[in-house]
Amino acid sequence: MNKQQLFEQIQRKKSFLCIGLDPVLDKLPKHLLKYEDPILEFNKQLIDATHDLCVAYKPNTAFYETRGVKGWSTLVKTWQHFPKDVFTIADAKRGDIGNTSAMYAEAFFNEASSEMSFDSVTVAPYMGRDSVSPFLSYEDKWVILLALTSNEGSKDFQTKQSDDQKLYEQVITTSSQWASSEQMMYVVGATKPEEFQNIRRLAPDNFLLVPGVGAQGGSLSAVCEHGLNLQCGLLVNAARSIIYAGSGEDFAEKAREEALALQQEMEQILTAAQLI
Ligand SMILES: O=C(O)c1cc(=O)[nH]c(=O)n1[C@@H]1O[C@H](COP(=O)(O)O)[C@@H](O)[C@H]1O
Repeated sequence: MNKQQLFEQIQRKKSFLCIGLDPVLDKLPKHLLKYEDPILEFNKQLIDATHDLCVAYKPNTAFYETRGVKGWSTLVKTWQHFPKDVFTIADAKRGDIGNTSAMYAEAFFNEASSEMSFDSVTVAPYMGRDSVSPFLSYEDKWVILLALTSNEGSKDFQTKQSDDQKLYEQVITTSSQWASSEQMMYVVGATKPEEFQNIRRLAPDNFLLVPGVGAQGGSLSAVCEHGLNLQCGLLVNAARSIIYAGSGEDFAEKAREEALALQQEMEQILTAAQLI
């Protein structure tokens, strides 16, 4: 999916919500345990109940890898269940020497090889240009590069100053030369709203993937104050607050209610910004 198609989907659905599919077997509603693949059933029902309210889904691969071969198969089948109009993010935080990154890129982008073809993958910038460029060789596929993450430990390296710039600022400035805003997004945590003005100065046109609303306490309105751009430019992710909104047979309805509340807030924000 290209940038214009993503923006059109945002306008059509009046939403820039990304739902994180991070399922843990122990937290699933008990009635799903009778299914052969309870996590797949959980994901399918969540997707069916929410896909008109969100523009993206982001399964974090850790939640699948932890279950070995079975988990990977659940990830493939979950990908197969995504409606064609949604933007899909493999949250795998990959990046390695070039020939290894090329294998990671195939794993997430090349359906003939891996039975999955996500629109994007999250990538760590630490190993530099040649570790990121293999992901950029696929048309209409995206790299979502970690810039300023939502966690406490982001202070350990990302906000450290060197050569008059914080490390995350250098990540954005340097990587902007590797790909245009048609192929490069940045991860910026919702827990750091005070940094969005600065980030928009460095990356005015890029989409930002913003995790950290909901369970991590980030505020949607604070993110949007400086985060929006002329094509919205934001994909705001929530996982636990939506997928575990209910724990009974009505879990998908409860998830829908939670997603609807966020979508309605987003619609107001998009209207006020005259983007819809
Ligand atoms: O890359 C990410 O998606 C990510 C980056 C970041 O800085 N913080 C962050 O929470 N995430 C991911 O976003 C999701 C957040 O989930 P919830 O806190 O449950 O909404 C998890 O899959 C995290 O791994």
